[in-house]
Amino acid sequence: MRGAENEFYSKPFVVLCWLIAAIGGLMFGYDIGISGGVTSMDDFLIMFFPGVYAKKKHAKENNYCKYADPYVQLFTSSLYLAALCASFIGSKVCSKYGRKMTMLVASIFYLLGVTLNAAANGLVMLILGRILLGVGVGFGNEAVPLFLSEIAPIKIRGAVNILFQLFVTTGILIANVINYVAAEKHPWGWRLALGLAGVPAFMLLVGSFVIPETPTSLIERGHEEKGKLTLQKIRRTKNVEEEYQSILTASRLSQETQSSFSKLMRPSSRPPLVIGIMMQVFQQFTGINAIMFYAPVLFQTVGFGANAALISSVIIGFVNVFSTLVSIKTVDKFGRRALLLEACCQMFLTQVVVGIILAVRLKITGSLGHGEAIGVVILVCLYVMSFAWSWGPLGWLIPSEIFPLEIRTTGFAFAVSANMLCTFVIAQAFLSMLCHMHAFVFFFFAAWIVAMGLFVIFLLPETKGVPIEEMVDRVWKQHWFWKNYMDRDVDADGQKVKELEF
Ligand SMILES: OC[C@H]1O[C@](O)(CO)[C@@H](O)[C@@H]1O
Repeated sequence: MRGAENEFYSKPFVVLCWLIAAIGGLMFGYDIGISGGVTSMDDFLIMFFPGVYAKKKHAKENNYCKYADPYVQLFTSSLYLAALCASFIGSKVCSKYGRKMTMLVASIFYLLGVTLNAAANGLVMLILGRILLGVGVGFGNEAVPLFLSEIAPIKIRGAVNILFQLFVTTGILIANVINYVAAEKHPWGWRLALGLAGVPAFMLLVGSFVIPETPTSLIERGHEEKGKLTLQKIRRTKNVEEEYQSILTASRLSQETQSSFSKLMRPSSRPPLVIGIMMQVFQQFTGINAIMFYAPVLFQTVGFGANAALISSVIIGFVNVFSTLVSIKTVDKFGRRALLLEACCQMFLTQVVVGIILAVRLKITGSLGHGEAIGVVILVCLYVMSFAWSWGPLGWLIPSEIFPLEIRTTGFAFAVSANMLCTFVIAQAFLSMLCHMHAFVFFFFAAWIVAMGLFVIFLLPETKGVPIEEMVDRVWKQHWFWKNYMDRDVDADGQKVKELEF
């Protein structure tokens, strides 16, 4: 139940607010999961991509190139391009009007996009719908992870933030199941699959009226009293002075006249900026979306029947959701680095073995035997499992907790857009890569995994349990490499910038 002005929120209401915000993740995940299944439905291909349909009918089962069509790829990837641009506008809305308002705007774009998609009668309408959905993703993915990290109690900040990725994976799974059912409904199954995204979009719309604004955003925008009151309500205690003061200090720093972009370009902003961007670039170059977008297509390509391919991607979807739960349980206990490094080992091994099996077997016999096919699905599950408890959620968590308030929304927009850009590149390129590199595409991603392991070992500090407002002193200034950037800020006259004291 919601409390009156000076009462605390009930525990279930606080948790409900986390869940409502995380619906933004569900929308994102649904959009990710739906495109692969829809593009393997014949009715959909006949209507929008007749050329691809003809190629598919005449191609051999293991032809790596049968889906490599730029327009099919554009259907999947246009969403990410739109999201890439929208996240910067989203960051402005987020700092000027708050996280809650940004989520509301996201839900409106989502609803518009879903309507166009489900009603599409031509390629233009279809792509336009995907672009509107992309704008929703840009706004939603900017606001939701920040909302969750700011509203969460420090001790469980990691776990609360990971609700976003948990809902992303749930959205992907629901989309896979719906694709499986909708594929049987001729000729309108694809409309059902695309249109059902309206359900979470509507829930987010209603929910964004229910949740409170984060105390940080309220204080940052000058509503200090209201911010303190909200902090007391969500922490369910009057005793919030310490946290309130640290947000207030951070907010006063952010009131300096320099634009947040100039502040982001200062040397002292470099550590979070580089890490925020690289976490997202690496998350995508694990190759996860090669699996997520194209699992049914990929499995058909290596010789699974259409049904077996869809079922395998549903199995992968379950593994993805349940392994994300592992991360919720462990991230605030074992820390971020341990999860990331373990996953690098597991992902590297599974990618290499899948690559070897496909390279050897498809060359010799042209398709996989029954046992080998099951083996490949198991290996892909092991790969997805480790991604899901590491780079998946931490790609969002770490960027949302490392930026000081004064550059938080702008810095986070760079991280979101890096994710969108790389997702776009992989969505656009993967089928062509598969067509040209064949099974070697798995070795390409394995090489990236080595690079990201080294990055974690040398450049990624542990942020578990550190209050967001204390990252500078407790993390960056203590790190062997990043500390070199912390004392080098100069103002326009070349004078060293002094830290403000309160
Ligand atoms: O669970 C996998 C999904 O998670 C993401 O990396 C987002 O965090 C998506 O790009 C991917 O499809």
